[in-house]
Amino acid sequence: MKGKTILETRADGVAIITINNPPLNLLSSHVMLSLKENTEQALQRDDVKAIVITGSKGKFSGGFDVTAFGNKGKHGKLGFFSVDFITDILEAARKPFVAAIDGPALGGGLEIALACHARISTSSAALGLPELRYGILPGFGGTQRLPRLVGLRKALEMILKSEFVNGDDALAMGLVDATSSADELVTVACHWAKDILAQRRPRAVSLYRTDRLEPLPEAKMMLEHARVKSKRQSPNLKHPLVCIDVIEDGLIRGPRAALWKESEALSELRQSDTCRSLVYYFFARQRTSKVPGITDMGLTPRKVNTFAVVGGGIMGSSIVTALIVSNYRVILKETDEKALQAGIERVKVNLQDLVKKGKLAEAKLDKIHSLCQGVLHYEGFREADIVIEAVSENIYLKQRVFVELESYCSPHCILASSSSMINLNLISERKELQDRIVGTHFFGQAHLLSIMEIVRTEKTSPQAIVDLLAIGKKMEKIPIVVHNSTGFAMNRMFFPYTQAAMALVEHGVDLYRIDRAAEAFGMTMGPFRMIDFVGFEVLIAMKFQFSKNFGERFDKSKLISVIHEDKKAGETTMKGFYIYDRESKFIPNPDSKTYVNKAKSASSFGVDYELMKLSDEEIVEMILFPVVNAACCLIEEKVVVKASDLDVASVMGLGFPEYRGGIIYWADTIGPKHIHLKLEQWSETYGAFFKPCAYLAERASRRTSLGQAKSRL
Ligand SMILES: C[C@H](O)CC(=O)SCCNC(=O)CCNC(=O)[C@H](O)C(C)(C)COP(=O)(O)OP(=O)(O)OC[C@H]1O[C@@H](n2cnc3c(N)ncnc32)[C@H](O)[C@@H]1OP(=O)(O)O
Repeated sequence: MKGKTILETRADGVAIITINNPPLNLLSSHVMLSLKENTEQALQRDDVKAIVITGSKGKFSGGFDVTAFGNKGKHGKLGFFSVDFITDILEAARKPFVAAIDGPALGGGLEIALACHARISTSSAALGLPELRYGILPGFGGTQRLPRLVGLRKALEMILKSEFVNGDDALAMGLVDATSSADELVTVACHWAKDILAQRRPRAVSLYRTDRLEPLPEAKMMLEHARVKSKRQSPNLKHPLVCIDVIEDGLIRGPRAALWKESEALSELRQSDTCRSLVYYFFARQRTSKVPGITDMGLTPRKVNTFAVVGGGIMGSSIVTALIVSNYRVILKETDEKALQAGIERVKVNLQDLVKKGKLAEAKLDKIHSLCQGVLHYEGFREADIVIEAVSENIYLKQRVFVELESYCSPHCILASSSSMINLNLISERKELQDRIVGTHFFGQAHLLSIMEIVRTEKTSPQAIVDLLAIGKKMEKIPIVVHNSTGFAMNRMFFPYTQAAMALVEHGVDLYRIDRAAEAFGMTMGPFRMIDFVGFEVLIAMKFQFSKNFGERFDKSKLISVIHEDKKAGETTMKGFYIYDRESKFIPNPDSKTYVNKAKSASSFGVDYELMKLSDEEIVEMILFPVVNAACCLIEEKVVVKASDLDVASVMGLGFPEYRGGIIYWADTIGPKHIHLKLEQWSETYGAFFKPCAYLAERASRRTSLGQAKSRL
C-alpha cells in the first residue's frame, strides 16, 4: 500500500491537499511523507495563503494503516510525525489549515484534522479515535486535542469506547465547526480558510485551548472513575490505563510534554502481544464476509423487503425484533391468538429494552413495532422473500413446518431455519427446496448479539448465501458461514466448554471457582454463568443432539441430567446456577449445591484430589483445551472455510477475550504440542471427551500452527 497526497492551488490563493490512497485513504508511510512535503511546499509558496486538507472520493482518511502495528522497527518515527510535523509545522503555521471531512475521519486521520485550525464535515461523516481497539492509544495528538475540543467527559467516552460520531453530533459537541453537503464541502472549507485569513473567524489552535476542559479537580475525578471502570471491565488490559495516564499528564504537565509521552507510549504498545492479537482479530473479523467459492462469483444480492417468521417464542420474537430494527417488514406467524399476542408483546418488550440500553430512539419505537404484523394462517407468506422458522428444537415439528412452507411460499423464497444445532438435511428431504434451504443461527438473543451463523448444505445455492450476507450486513451482524453439521460452529465450541466445566465440578472442583478463573482469564462469562444465559433447556437439547451424533464422548455428565429436573431454569426465569434480580445483577444460588451433590453421587467420576488442587491457570486450560480441540475438529471436518472464522465465532459467541485473538490464535501462542500432550494425558485419565482429534495431533507432531489463514501482520 503506497498512496500519496496531491497538492492543487486555486486562483483565490487556497491550496487543496488531497489524501489519495484508495479505498480508505489510509495513512501509509508514503502518504505521511507526501503530506509533510506538500504541506511544506504550500507553506513556502507565496501564491498560497491558506490550505484545505481533504480526502479523495468522499473519504477523508480511515487512519493509520494498522498492518504496520505489531512489527518491530517499521514506522519507528511516529513521535516525530506527531510533534515535528503535525504540531510544529501544521498546527503552528501562520497560514490557516481547514479540514474538509466526508466519510471516515478515524484514528490518525481525525488527529490530522484536529490539528487544523477549523473542521468542516458532512452530516454523514464518521469521526472517531478507535485506537484502543488495537491495543494502542491515539498517537498523533488525539489524547491531548480531543479533550480540549469537546471536553474531557465526552473525549474519554469516545476514546475508551472507540465510539464514532457522525457530522451532526460532531457539530453539536464542538468537534467540527460547521457541516455542509458533500458537493459544497471543499468550497465551504475554502471560504472558512479565507475567513480565518481575513480574521473574520478565529484561527483556533486545539492543543492550547482550555475553554472546554473541566476544572482540574473534576477532571481528576473523571479520570480516576475511568481507571476504576477500566480495571473492572478489562483487568488484563494495560493500554486503556496508559491512555488515561497520558491524558492526565497533559492536564497536569501541559499538552506539549504529554505529546512526547503519548508517542513513547504508542511506540511501546504497538509492539505488544495485545496489539498483535487485536490487529489480527480486526482482520479476522473483516474476512468473515469473504467466502471463497461464493463471494468471488460476482453475484449481486437480491432485494429483500419482507421476512416471515414462524414462531413467536423467545428466539422467534428476538429475530423479529432484530429484523424490524433493521427496517425489514416482518410477518410473524403463531398457532393461536394467545401465542401470537404473547409473541408480539415480547417484541415490544425487546424494543423497550433496546431503548433502555440507548440502542434505539424512543421516538422510533411505535413506527418500528408497526413493521411487524401477526398472522395465524400463513397469510401474506407468498410475498415473503425469506421465511425463518423459529419453532422449538423438535425435528418433527420443524419438518411439518417446512412441508407447510412449501405450499404457502413463493418458489423463490429462501427457507431458513433458526435451529441452533439440528442438521439441516433432516429438516426437509424435498429436492425442490434443497437449494433454498439455509440456516440462520443467532446465538443467544438475536437483537442483542452481533453474530449470525449462516449455515449451508451441499445443495444451498451461492445466491442464497450472498443474499444472507447482505442481510447480515444490513442487520450489523458479523456473519460466520459454516457447512451444515450438528451444532454448527458455535455450539460445537460452546458445548465442550460447559462439559469440561461440569466434569470438573463432578470431580469436586467448586463451580463458582471455575467461573471466576474463566472470567479472570478474560471470558465474558464463566461456563456456569453462560449456561444460565442460554438456559438449561437449550443445554439439555444440545446434550441430546450431541450424544446422538457424536456418541459416548458427550454423554457422561450427570449434572445435565440433574438439571433436567429443573429444565426451565436459567437467567430468563431469574434462577439457575445464580439468582438474578430485575437489573440482571446476580449472586450464587445456594440451591446449586443440591444439583452438584446429586450429580456427584450419580457420577462415576468420584472426587479427585489432584483436580481439586489445580491452579486457576490449570482450570482454564482444562476447560478451554477441549474447546481448542472442538475447533480443530471443525477445521478437520471443513465445517468452516477459514480457521480465523473460529477466532471470531469464539469471541462473539463464546465471549473469548478479543485481546487474545480468538481460540485458534490463542492456541497457536501456546503451541499445539503442549495442548495435544495435555489432552492425551487427560483422555487417558478422564475419558474420551478429552481425546485430541487427528488435525490437532498432526499439527502437534509437525509443530505447525493450527490457524491456516495467515495474519496480515
Ligand atoms: C497513530 C494513530 O493514532 C493510529 C491509527 O490511526 S489506528 C487506525 C484507526 N482506524 C481504524 O480503526 C479504521 C478501521 N476501519 C474501519 O472501521 C472500516 O474499514 C471503515 C469504517 C473505515 C470503512 O468501512 P468499509 O467502507 O466497509 O470498508 P472495509 O471493507 O472495512 O475496508 C476496506 C479495506 O481496508 C482495510 N482496512 C480498513 N481499515 C484499515 C486500517 N486502519 N488499516 C489497514 N487496513 C484497513 C480493510 O481490511 C479492507 O481490506 P480488504 O479490502 O482487503 O478486505
